[in-house]
Amino acid sequence: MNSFQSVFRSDLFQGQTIVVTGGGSGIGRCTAHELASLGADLALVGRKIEKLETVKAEIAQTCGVKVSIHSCDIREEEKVTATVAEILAEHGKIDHLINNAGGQFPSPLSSINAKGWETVVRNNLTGGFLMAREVFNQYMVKNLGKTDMSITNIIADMWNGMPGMGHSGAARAGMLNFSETASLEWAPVRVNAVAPGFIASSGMDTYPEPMKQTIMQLDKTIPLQRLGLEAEVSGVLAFLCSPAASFISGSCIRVDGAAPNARRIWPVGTGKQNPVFNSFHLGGVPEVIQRRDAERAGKK
Ligand SMILES: CCCCCCCCC/C=C/C(=O)SCCNC(=O)CCNC(=O)[C@H](O)C(C)(C)COP(=O)(O)OP(=O)(O)OC[C@H]1O[C@@H](n2cnc3c(N)ncnc32)[C@H](O)[C@@H]1OP(=O)(O)O
Ligand SMILES: NC(=O)C1=CN([C@@H]2O[C@H](COP(=O)(O)OP(=O)(O)OC[C@H]3O[C@@H](n4cnc5c(N)ncnc54)[C@H](OP(=O)(O)O)[C@@H]3O)[C@@H](O)[C@H]2O)C=CC1
Repeated sequence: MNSFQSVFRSDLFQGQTIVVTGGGSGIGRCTAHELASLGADLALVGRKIEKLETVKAEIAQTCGVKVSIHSCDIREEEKVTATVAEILAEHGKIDHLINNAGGQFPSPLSSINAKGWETVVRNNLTGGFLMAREVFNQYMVKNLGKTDMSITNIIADMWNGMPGMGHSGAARAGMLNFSETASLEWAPVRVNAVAPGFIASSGMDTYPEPMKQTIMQLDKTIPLQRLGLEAEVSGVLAFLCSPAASFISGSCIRVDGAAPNARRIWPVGTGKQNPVFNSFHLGGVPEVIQRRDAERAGKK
């Protein structure tokens, strides 16, 4: 990568420090490149330090901003507290937090045990809360009104439920409500959520190949007829940190090509009886999508 071609002004975040969790891959990596190209100093947080080192080296080749990297599991309260203190010791300030780290394993609800449920809820709800609380308590609350500060929480486009993602969907719904309450309690810090739909990110590589192939074929069910790009999420994240969003707080911006507007109807049923699970595990196209495509073809 020679440089990131952002649509924003190249000095937009000059002199600002932005924390990006999950900055070592996918949407977080892309966001780190975009923000660095706009002059931001960065603190990248993730569990695997090698991934963060790679992104830091990539950015060093393209621009001269300061990048610090921090190995931290956002689910560990003491570690989060220490990491935010470490970031402040290195940068002296945190203008914006992008709570992007997260993920889950796909499973029917009936097969998730308490440990698995808690693992995913801690990853997608508790961890983001801990990061936000520490950034707010250790820095933002002491600097209210001096400068525009924001927290953006990545959730997911799982409105009305999503088979195989029940634990994650519950956590993301919680994160949305947390964002709404924090926008009240922590104003004038702006707190928003961003809900990506199906994004062809490197995160998809963590899924088994047949499931990945099935997800790639979902483009036909999305009104814009394609999956989203990492840069289409990072652009919105940059916008929310910018003065152009200075009156936006307590909101959720969907980045999903209008997928929920297509009123996708999931097949009901538990476990392997549900065609969604069959298709995701075996690599076929869900029946419901075949039916819709056939109906559409019939109308043409
Ligand atoms: C269908 C529709 C799809 C549709 C799919 C479409 C999705 C689109 C929207 C979302 C897209 C994305 O998020 S893309 C980003 C995707 N990236 C990721 O998900 C990567 C991040 N995921 C992870 O890091 C991990 O998988 C994570 C879930 C956090 C667990 O990591 P940990 O190392 O902390 O935990 P582990 O030690 O592995 O596991 C802890 C416990 O969790 C449970 N557990 C963990 N993995 C498990 C598994 N594969 N199957 C069952 N249970 C599991 C067990 O109880 C484990 O305990 P034991 O039994 O004792 O071991
Ligand atoms: N791609 C998509 O279609 C969608 C993605 N999302 C969400 O967007 C975010 C980014 O996903 P994406 O880029 O696609 O996938 P990735 O898997 O590439 O990104 C997730 C990042 O989060 C980090 N991470 C995960 N768990 C922890 C943890 N406990 N502590 C610290 N860091 C952690 C991972 O790094 P490491 O392993 O080093 O910790 C990784 O860099 C995630 O929250 C994802 O769920 C939401 C909707 C759709």
